[in-house]
Amino acid sequence: MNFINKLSAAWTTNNSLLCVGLDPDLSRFPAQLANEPDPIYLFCKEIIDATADLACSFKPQIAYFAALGAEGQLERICAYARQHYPHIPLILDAKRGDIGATARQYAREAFDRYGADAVTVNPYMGFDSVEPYMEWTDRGAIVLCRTSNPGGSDLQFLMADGKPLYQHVARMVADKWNKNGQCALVVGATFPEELAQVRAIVGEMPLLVPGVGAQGGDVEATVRSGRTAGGAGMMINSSRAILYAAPQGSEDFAAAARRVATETRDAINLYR
Ligand SMILES: O=c1ccn([C@@H]2O[C@H](COP(=O)(O)O)[C@@H](O)[C@H]2O)c(=O)[nH]1
Repeated sequence: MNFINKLSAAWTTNNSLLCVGLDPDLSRFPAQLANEPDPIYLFCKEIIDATADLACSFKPQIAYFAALGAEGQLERICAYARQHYPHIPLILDAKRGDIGATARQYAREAFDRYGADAVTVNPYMGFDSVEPYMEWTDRGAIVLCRTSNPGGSDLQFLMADGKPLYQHVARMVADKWNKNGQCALVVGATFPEELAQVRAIVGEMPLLVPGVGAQGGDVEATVRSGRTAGGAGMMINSSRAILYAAPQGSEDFAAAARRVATETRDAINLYR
C-alpha cells in the first residue's frame, strides 16, 4: 500500500487526524529511564504503544536522534513501529534539500535505512532536488510550504508575481511536482488563514500541520481551515505537549501522553 492510501486508511481506522511527534529530549525524560542503555528507544516505544490507536501517523524528528549519535535507536524505533503498527504511516521529519545525487542518498536514508513512508523535504532547490524521493513510488515527499515558525515569513511571505512565495510552492507542487500523487505539504497550524489558502490551491492533497500544542496553534481554526470536504486531509502534529504531558520525573509519562493525545484527537474531531 502506498503512503497516501495508508494515510487515508489510518484516518478512517483510528478516526484520527492526529500525528504524534517523536522529539525525544533526554533532559525531559522520566527518572526511571536514566540508567537504561537505550533510553530514547524505550521512551519512544512507550509513547508509540500508548498512542497507536489514537494516531493517523508518527513523526520522528531526526535531529533529536542524530544530535546524540542515536541513529541506531531511531532505526530500532522505526523498525518497532513498522512491525507492530504497520498500518500507521511513519514520517521522517528531516527537511532534506540538496542536489539530485545527494538527494538520492537522503532518500535511501529515509526509505531504506529507516523504512519511512514519507519524508519532509525543502523545496528551495527546486524539482530536481525533490525528484529522487519520487523514484520510491510507494513513498511520500512532504514539501515545506508555509512553516509554523514566525521566521518562516521572512522568505515564504515574499511577493512574487503578486502572490506570496508559499502560494507558488503550493501551486507548483499541486500542478507540476505531484505527478504520481505522492506529495503532501507542510503548513503550520499557527497560520490558519494561510492554511485555508493552501487548501484552496491544492484540493485534496494531504497536509502535515505542526503547531498545535506547544506552539499554541488553535485547534478549531486549524481544522476548519485545513480540512477537506470529507473532513480529513490533515496530519495535525503535536510533539512536546504529548511527550512531556506528565510532570517532570513522573513515572506515568506514557499514561499522561495517552491522555493528552486522546484530548487532542477528540478536540480535532469536534470540528471535522
Ligand atoms: O513548520 C514546521 C515544520 C516542522 N515542525 C516540526 O514539528 C514538530 C513540532 O513539535 P511541537 O513540540 O509540537 O512544537 C517538531 O518536530 C518540529 O521540528 C514544526 O514545528 N514546524
